[in-house]
Amino acid sequence: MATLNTLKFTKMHGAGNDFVVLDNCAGQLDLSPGLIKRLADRHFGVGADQILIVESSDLADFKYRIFNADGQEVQQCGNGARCFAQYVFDKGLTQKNQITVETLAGIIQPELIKHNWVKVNMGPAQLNPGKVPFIAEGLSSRKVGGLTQYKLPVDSGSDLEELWVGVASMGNPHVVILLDQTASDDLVQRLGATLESHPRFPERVNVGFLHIVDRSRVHLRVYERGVGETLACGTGACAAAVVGMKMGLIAERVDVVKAGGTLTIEWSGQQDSDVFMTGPAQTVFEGEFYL
Ligand SMILES: N[C@@H](CCC[C@H](N)C(=O)O)C(=O)O
Repeated sequence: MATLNTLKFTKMHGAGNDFVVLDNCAGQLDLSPGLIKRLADRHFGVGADQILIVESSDLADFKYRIFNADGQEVQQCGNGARCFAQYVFDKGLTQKNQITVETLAGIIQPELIKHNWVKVNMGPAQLNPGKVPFIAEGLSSRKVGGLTQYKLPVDSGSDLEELWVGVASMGNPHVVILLDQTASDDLVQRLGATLESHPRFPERVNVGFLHIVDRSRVHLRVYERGVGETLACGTGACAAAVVGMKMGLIAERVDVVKAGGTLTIEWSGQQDSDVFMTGPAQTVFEGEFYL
């Protein structure tokens, strides 16, 4: 009788942003985009926003690879970084509470504060449009506090709108739209899908809809590149907080409330200073996937 090939996985989530985590420290997994998409599929697979891969590193304690549900490898994932740290600790792959992790966007440093609660030094934010990357040439711009906003023409079906946007990179690209109320489902779907593939963002973009409640509390919805709207986006929370802080509208420590939970973001406001994100990291179940 033929034996079935299986792949051991752990299902985790950080504030409802959910992941399939795979251990590839032995380097034997064949991570084709097809397999990634099958794992992420919510009907025919396990179901996840991202697939996270644990690998060994020459530069840091571990290497962390991230794939969106559409199969594309990306540079950074904040909620995933907290789950990554909880995973390597739970699996006994490290005894350390604080680890260094190599990503495509550089080294990040997650720290287990207590069980299922992780703080991550995400490194600095980049506000230079070229670094996002965002093609700003020829667009009108204005200064709000210390932030440059750009007037972006957006063709979402029947209407041509012009939106003032902020852009930031947390290693991955983000655009942030400031609203005077929490974004509606219609707005997130309509503008999210259009902006994700806007020609001014050559690597596509994660789209954040930010509503500032007060200086220490904001609401955020994020339409993620390669996924669609998720219940939370860690790098989206960092990018939105940095944009709000740069505009002078929020404090150096802010609670970012999303549909799936709350993340605390801290940033001194100094250029090149690191952004810190704290929040939950939860294991849901483990299993074997039939290849
Ligand atoms: N969920 C993430 C971000 C994952 C990557 C993103 N969709 C991208 O394409 O850059 C987070 O918590 O940061």
